[in-house]
Amino acid sequence: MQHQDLLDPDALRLALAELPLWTLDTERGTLTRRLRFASFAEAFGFMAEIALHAERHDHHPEWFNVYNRVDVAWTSHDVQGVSARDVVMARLCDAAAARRLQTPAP
Ligand SMILES: C[C@H](O)[C@H](O)[C@H]1CNC2=NC(N)=NC(=O)C2=N1
Repeated sequence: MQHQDLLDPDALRLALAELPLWTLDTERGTLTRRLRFASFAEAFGFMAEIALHAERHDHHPEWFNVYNRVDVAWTSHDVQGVSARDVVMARLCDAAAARRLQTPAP
């Protein structure tokens, strides 16, 4: 299986089990997570860090930010769904978020 291929149902199940803070949006074909940070500065710092990862991996987030909240969605446009690349990026998000001050998820 190529890195950019659509994950098959079993691979997707395994990936989701390993990413408990992420949900599969079947309509959008995305892995999504809602984050809430301690401040706008923390949220924007997270986004800046992920932006650099996105450039390095040539894989970019769909996201929405208001103040301390960041909704992140990962999808692979060429296969119109979730690939291993999205799982890699979700893991990087988890690591970056874990290093930053957060408030409990809404
Ligand atoms: C041409 C370029 O490689 C593509 O447009 C890349 C860029 N960033 C991307 N980001 C995401 N999330 N999915 C993609 O399929 C994608 N494709």
